[in-house]
Amino acid sequence: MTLLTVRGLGKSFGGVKAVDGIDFDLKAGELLALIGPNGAGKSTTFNMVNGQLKADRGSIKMNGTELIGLAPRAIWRLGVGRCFQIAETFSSLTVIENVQMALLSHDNQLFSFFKPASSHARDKALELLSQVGMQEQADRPCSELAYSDVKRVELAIALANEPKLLLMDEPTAGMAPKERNDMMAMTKRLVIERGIAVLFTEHSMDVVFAYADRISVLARGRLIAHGTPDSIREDRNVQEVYFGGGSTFALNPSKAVEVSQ
Ligand SMILES: Nc1ncnc2c1ncn2[C@@H]1O[C@H](COP(=O)(O)OP(=O)(O)OP(=O)(O)O)[C@@H](O)[C@H]1O
Repeated sequence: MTLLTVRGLGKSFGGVKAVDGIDFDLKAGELLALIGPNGAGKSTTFNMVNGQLKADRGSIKMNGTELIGLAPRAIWRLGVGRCFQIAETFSSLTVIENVQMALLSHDNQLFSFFKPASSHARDKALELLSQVGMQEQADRPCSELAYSDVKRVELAIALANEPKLLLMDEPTAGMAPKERNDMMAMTKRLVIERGIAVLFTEHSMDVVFAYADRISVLARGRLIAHGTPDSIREDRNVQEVYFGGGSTFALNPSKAVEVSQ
């Protein structure tokens, strides 16, 4: 089932066409990677989907509802989630308190001052933490966690809103290869189990080719290729953009975990 339909999407900054009329679709239960060299228009595309930037032209439909013109919070309410970094102010809270805060917000009770977050939905928070492999660290302050574990908690927080579509901006940046594989294998499992769609940007090509179901390649604001990892690896236009032609991406021998449907 097609969840997100993007057509003729465009955004300029002054004379720069950051995104220049792109089309793509995203189905439920699918991981779509948006890749491209620096300045290709990936962040601009992301920010238009979540409403932080207003498109100049085109259409972004989620289950038939036009998102362009809606406020970020309205788009979030429609089920478009994003992994945000845990803010400094929340890092002193425990892992589970952070997830409980997110559940409170989802249930519209953030301003219910008489109900502390610690009493809210502990079971549900624990369940989310177990899905990202963090239940045993539930009562530790986030400030004590390893970097890759913080990323897992951020994912649990994003899941608290029960997103239909999750946007992940370089989910494995700053991680070692093993952690990168663990993070993406877990994401893939969540996509399959929950039937959510994930749109992600990523500079680590090993991650992209190992885990994306499909890949869209941007260059200077235009979509130059779209397809399966194998077809993108062999695509002449993509090779030209990344290597100036005559070379291709290495096959990835380090994929640690197979996730099957
Ligand atoms: N707020 C802005 N004001 C002016 N120009 C911008 C703005 N945001 C992006 N741009 C320009 O739009 C183009 C696309 O930028 P964007 O950040 O979307 O690319 P990107 O693919 O995400 O790059 P990177 O991989 O480096 O993050 C670039 O030329 C950039 O300089």
